[in-house]
Amino acid sequence: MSRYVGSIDQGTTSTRFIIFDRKGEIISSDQKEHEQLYPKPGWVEHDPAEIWRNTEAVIAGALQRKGLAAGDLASVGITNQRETTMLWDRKTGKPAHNAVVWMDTRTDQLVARLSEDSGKDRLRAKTGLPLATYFSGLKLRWLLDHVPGAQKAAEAGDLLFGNMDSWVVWNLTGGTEGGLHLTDVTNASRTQLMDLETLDWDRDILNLFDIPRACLPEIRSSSEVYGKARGVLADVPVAGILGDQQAALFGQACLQPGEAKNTYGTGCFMLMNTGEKPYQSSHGLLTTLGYKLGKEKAVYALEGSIAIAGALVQWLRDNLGLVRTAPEIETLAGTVPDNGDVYFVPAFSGLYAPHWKESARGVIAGLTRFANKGHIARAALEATAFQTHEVIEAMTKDSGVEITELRTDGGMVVNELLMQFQADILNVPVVRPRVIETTALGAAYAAGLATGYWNSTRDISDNWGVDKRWHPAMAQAQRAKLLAAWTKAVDRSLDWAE
Ligand SMILES: Nc1ncnc2c1ncn2[C@@H]1O[C@H](COP(=O)(O)OP(=O)(O)O)[C@@H](O)[C@H]1O
Ligand SMILES: O=P(O)(O)OC[C@H](O)CO
Repeated sequence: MSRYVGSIDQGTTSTRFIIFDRKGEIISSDQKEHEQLYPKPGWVEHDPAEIWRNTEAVIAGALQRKGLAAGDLASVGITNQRETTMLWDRKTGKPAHNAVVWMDTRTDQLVARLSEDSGKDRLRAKTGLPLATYFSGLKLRWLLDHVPGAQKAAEAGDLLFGNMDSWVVWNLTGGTEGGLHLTDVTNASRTQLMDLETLDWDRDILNLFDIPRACLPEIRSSSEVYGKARGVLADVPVAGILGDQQAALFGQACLQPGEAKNTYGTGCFMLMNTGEKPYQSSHGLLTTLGYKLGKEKAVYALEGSIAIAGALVQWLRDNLGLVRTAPEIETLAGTVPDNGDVYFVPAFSGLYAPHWKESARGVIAGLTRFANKGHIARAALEATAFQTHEVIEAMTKDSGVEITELRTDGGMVVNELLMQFQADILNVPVVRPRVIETTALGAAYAAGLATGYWNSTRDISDNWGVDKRWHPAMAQAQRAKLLAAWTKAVDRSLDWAE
């Protein structure tokens, strides 16, 4: 029997391949960053060909590192940055355009037009999502409008639409030579084209957006054998697909209603398992698919999405040169004892949950001659914690569940200063699990459950363990003062763009 399970984690910043054992421990991994392209203010693109090259390279790299071969893997799972949208040519395998990344705001006029008569929530009941630049349906509309001949080719099924999961699976299973064109329910739920209850593309919304069904992938469960890989993973069953935030929910063993996790990556995403019924938010959260294991009933989640978290650290590094590496932000922030009354609202793509304001833009508020780069670094880290506080407040109002401890993961959770501040501002303990690559682990679990490598979700709960816990240590008056100032800063960011 094969000894391990592999997981492809195609994130916003980088692509990883991670190999896990039965205990959920990492045996080997490899990672490659890809280029972020900013053609215009508000636009963010990725080169899909580069992403597929990186995917192949990291698979080979992780196998080589431990002298492993495809035959050592029982199955492979895929997890991905969600909503990032692409179209490619079925016959040549060439992308018709760069991928339009989830945080891109180019569809803001489409959003405004569609919201004009019936408001932003007109599709909420069916899709769980407000009209926003975030989701892939309107990004696909934009591509069909702007790539010459795309609408006709999509109608003929010659151009294929996909989020990154579909692109990776299609290439992994043979590409132009019989590659599978499919997606899973979690990714499909982020297109704003799928009905949350029927788990099928919705005819009325396809008509409203004028999207041809012929270009859409088949929607499958998150855990089943879809087919076999070719190339470097030849013959390994491809058996799990989950959007990255849902994969983290699964990998963090949030398997019971009321259990939640918060993932701190490029953006920051809190998801709470709400069980087998979609639960509509009235406080600015999203209703989304959590996971669906084979023929079992779908499990739903409430989500608070924050567009800019680690991306702000990247921005300070790449656009301002304030630090040379992301971890240096902690050292710089540690040169000052507090934020010096500086607040940084990173509304680079507008504000997502719970505000959903396309027209917000980034502001640094509270500057005086006293402020230095340490304060800016600190304000940048604190921004993620303040935004998480807003999301948790909304989550509690919606679900009635008081979070008593926050499970965290993602690239930023190595940052101790952030984790302590997060515990302080939430006034609940913050927990980091032993394996922080829970996104990749979640997709590995989905793939391993489908092929009998793991027996049941009990194995997931048994494997979960704590690495570190941060306890709140801030006085209530101080917390209240900081939160009030943050709210004022958020107000300053609103309605900036026309
Ligand atoms: N020590 C650190 N402190 C703060 N942010 C960090 C640190 N290390 C990495 N990051 C941020 O974490 C993000 C990468 O996290 P990751 O989970 O790999 O992201 P993704 O899945 O979105 O590609 C980057 O935006 C980076 O700026
Ligand atoms: O790549 P991440 O971890 O920032 O996740 C991106 C999200 O899936 C966007 O919805």
